[in-house]
Amino acid sequence: MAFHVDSETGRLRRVILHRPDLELKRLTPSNKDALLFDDLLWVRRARQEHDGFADVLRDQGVEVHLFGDLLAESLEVPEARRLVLDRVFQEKEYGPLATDHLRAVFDELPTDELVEALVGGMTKREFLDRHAEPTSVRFHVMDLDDFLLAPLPNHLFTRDTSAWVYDGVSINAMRWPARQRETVHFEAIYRHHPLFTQSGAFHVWSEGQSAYPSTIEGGDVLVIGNGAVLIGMSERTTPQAVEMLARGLFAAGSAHTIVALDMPKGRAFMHLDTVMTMVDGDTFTQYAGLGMLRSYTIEPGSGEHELKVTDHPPEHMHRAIAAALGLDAIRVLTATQDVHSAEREQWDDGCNVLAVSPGVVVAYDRNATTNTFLRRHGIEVVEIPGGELGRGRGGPRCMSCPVERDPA
Ligand SMILES: NC(=[NH2+])NCCC[C@H](N)C(=O)O
Repeated sequence: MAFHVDSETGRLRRVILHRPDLELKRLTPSNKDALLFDDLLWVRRARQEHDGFADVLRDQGVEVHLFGDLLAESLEVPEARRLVLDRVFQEKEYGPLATDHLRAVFDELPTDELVEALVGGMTKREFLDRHAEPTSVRFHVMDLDDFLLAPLPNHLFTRDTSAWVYDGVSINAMRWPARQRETVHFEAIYRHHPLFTQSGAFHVWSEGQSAYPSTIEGGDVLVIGNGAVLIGMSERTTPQAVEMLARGLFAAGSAHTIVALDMPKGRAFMHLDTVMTMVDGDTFTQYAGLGMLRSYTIEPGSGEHELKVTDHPPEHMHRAIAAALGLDAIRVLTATQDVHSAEREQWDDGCNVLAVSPGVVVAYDRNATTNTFLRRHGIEVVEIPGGELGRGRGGPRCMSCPVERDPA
């Protein structure tokens, strides 16, 4: 059976989550900003919250695949191991003197230790505890507690690194260095894990980090249904990546419309799903402070490789989305609250809900005003605690990568 995601709110069947571990313990006041976190997490509590999130999804009938298991099982396949090690251990990163030595050492590691190092990182000291020091300037100049392999704490946000759009997956080129090594792990999984190699064929819309600087992140990609996709052109997702995705989707006949929004470029609005997500087949929850944005409707052009682009002024944003869905109008739910409370709830991922079926969403419990407002409008809100998890600036939608979902 092939993987596909046909909507944002149809019955969610399978999802990839990442149970956080060592990589979160690596966060410190001095490295958190570069690692795209706003605070340090109480890791044990964060893991409990995450286990609770996974259980809520299982209770809703969703099959949960854990990224760490998928990566470990993939790395048992020699081609996958080669793909990852070749990409991680390059001379331009480790220099001509250390690269081969390091690659050989990591290739010898048992798979669980390799996964721990790839995701949780490894310091020079940890390396030297077990292995000989290579004769290398690159290696010698490092302090003992410097990271030989940087940790990847944002693997928690499985939404972003790859994104299923109808009957294919975009393996994304990531915008910031802190997340760029995540991509090859998903390349290894989608190309070599038996779950995916033994499923029916699927398209690959984008081929990984080599597309940089044509970056696109899954938090900006909403598969709104009806052969349409809504994409935020944010700080992270570029117009050229949107055009390339359009070309691929249209050539395969997998979609026929993309609506691209011109987002404000900044951390608070880092991805479209931090300000707007879908809660039902025609209903969105939207942050009050987002306002209306310029949008572009992209459709197949007359020639094979051509695209037709229609510009819309900001006031037509919702109309453009409705048209792509084949509807007269969409319903947009924005809780009534003062601007300061609204800004706080947006920061705490109040808009970042994950639908498990039409009209049923998982949300952080702290965003009481937004959750109550959604309930008053007929949406069932399943709350999860996220006091620790939320410090990474991501909610239930960010922390999940649907790989199988029905139409709405
Ligand atoms: N889909 C999302 N909104 N993801 C949020 C990702 C948060 C993460 N710390 C980052 O900056 O990359």
